[in-house]
Amino acid sequence: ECRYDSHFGVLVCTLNFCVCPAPQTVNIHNRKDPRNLALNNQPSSWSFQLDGVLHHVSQEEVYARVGRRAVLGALEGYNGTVMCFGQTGAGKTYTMTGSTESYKQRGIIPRALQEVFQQVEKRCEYTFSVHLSYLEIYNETLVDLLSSPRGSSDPPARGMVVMEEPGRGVFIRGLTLHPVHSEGEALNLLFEGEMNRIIGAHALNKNSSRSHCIFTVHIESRSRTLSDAKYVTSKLNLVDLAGSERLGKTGSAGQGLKEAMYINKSLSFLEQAILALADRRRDHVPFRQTKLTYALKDALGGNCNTVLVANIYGEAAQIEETLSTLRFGSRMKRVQTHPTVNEHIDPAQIKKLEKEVQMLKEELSIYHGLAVRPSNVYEPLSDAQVAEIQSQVRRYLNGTSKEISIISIRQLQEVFAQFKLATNSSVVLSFSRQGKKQGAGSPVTVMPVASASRPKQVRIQTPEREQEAQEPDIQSQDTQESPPPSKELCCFPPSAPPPKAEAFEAFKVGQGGELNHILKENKAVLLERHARLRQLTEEVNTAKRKIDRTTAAIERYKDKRARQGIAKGEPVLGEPEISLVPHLRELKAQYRQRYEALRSTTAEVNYCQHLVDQCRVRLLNEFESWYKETFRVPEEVLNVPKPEDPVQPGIGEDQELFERLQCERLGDSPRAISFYNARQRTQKRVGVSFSKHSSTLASFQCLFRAIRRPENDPGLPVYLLPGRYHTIQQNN
Ligand SMILES: Nc1ncnc2c1ncn2[C@@H]1O[C@H](COP(=O)(O)OP(=O)(O)OP(=O)(O)O)[C@@H](O)[C@H]1O
Repeated sequence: ECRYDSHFGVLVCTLNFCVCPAPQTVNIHNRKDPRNLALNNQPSSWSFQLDGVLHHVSQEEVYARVGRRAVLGALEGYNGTVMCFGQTGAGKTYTMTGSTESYKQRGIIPRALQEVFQQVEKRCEYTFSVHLSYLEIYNETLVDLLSSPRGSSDPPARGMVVMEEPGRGVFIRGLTLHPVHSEGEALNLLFEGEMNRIIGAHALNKNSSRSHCIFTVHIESRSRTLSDAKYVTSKLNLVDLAGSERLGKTGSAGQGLKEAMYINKSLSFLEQAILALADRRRDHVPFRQTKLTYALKDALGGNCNTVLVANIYGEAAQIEETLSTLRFGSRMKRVQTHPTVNEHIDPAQIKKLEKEVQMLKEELSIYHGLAVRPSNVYEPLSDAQVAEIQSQVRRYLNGTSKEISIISIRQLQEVFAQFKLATNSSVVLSFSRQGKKQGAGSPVTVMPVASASRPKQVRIQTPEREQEAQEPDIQSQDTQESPPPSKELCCFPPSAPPPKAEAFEAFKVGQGGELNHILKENKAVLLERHARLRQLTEEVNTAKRKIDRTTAAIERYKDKRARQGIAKGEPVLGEPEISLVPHLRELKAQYRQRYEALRSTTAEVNYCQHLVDQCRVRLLNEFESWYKETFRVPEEVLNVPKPEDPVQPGIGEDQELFERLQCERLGDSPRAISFYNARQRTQKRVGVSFSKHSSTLASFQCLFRAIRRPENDPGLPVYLLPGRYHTIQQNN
């Protein structure tokens, strides 16, 4: 069980700290310059008490001390927020996302996703639905990092608004929520969002986040055992704030300067809101001054477990910023939050349950009515009754009767038994009609036992036992209770069942025919989409090469003109360049259009692959049950077909083999597979390796370098370009 403090947890995360601090205290001592003899009454020592100091600790420990409680709370219905705050370059993104290059150095978000899905697997008494969203606040604009189609030149969807509703709290209208069912899917989305983040370089950090980012895991859980009218929801916000920066130190200019001003302004509003929250006498908290504080309103002063990580530098040169971060942390510790479980009642479910109760009451009253005829209802069925049920089932199956009258559970069980026998006998008959040899050459026949009293037992006999089978079943005539079917009679000896490969072939044309047909159709569609994908890839690459050639031609003209010198009054672009510009525009439009088609075909391929996989697994599972049922093979001789069995049909075995090898390679840490798979998929899409933000401009540049290879070098096909086309155009 989780217990939550109602005040903020504030931990400090140190980077380059040289003095080892006490477990919960950060002591800072500023050595006075002995050469400066002027009288200086400024304090030179400070001490800050926080909830913990994370100094020289692994990412795993950071997650355990900062993130785990919030994640476990979220699974129980408490909102949770983990937020990194601090000076630019102090390690906020490293703490929150970590390195995408190394599984060991992954940060709080990937670890939280892993924990969520591990817990979902463990807590089988609940059903969970998990959705993800990724919000960026850039220069006071809300951006959905997971909504803009990749490769589209359109700016991401705008018009999102921070809203507040009673009972729902604060939410972002227009922000897309993506359902996820596994850690792998969630990591794919995380990496995709990371690729869309805006970053820039300055003196203190070459990959500086220029925006605030809120990655949210929305969880809904319902009990499987208790009433499903009640359910709990929670939001887990994982916040990577942009770093505060002194413009003098970072040397930001132009766009970077504008971004820094927005960042500093929103962080100062955040501090104001915290000051107001920490002061009990204040009854107004200015949450709405900026989108950041409004979006985090619940996390800051409402229904939420919140942990702040204050990231600090340990260098003397950064002492002012370090002090300011620690002061902010100390203030934050005084803020009270009120975490409660977000429990909801589903009115539609209540109606449904009321209906169910009504039906059950009616059913019960029927049982009460029937209870006055006890001998008929509760005694084992007589032969005559069994024969009557058998005949009713037969009439029902051949269509001469539309209903079977049932007045007791025993009758109901007998009806089901009759159906089962009817189904089994037809399946086995159809199988043996195909003339397949069974086991060690003994033909299998299916014989209904010639017993008046228990004609329902279908027995599968070897020839030696045929005679015996035709004799009346004396024992069953004598007793009312049906004896358990003798093992010898109704099971094959372990060696007798037909080989699975043969049985599977028969199953595919018989019982599993429809499913097999669907599988074949799905595979055909998949192959067709693969072919289209290859063609589109070729077209996209051709379009890109043409763009590169035209751009290069324009550049050459420009250079030439620059070398010749432009006379005053002469236009900057010459005639040839002017004619090439609309051509280039047209090529880019073509490129985008092909690219869009490529993107949607990729999605279709993934989807079709998923269908094929699902279908294949279903076919094998159904075959397995059918085989077990039909031949009554004892469990110990069952040789369950594995995905790697030769009967496994399908496409993409190479990929599966590759993934298996990868599993083996990662044997010591099997959970790493989802992480590397998601990374591999994202890398595959962009065609390059990516570091920290995955989406850094460096990645774009690498990508473009990959695209701009010489024409005679076939290279790798370029499948996808990341998020913001305008960024790409800048580089172009
Ligand atoms: N604990 C750490 N161990 C190793 N490297 C670290 C650690 N913390 C940060 N770094 C490295 O320091 C650099 C800056 O870190 P990071 O980008 O996370 O800072 P930030 O606070 O997010 O900066 P900004 O606010 O500018 O985005 C990165 O190269 C990162 O990998």
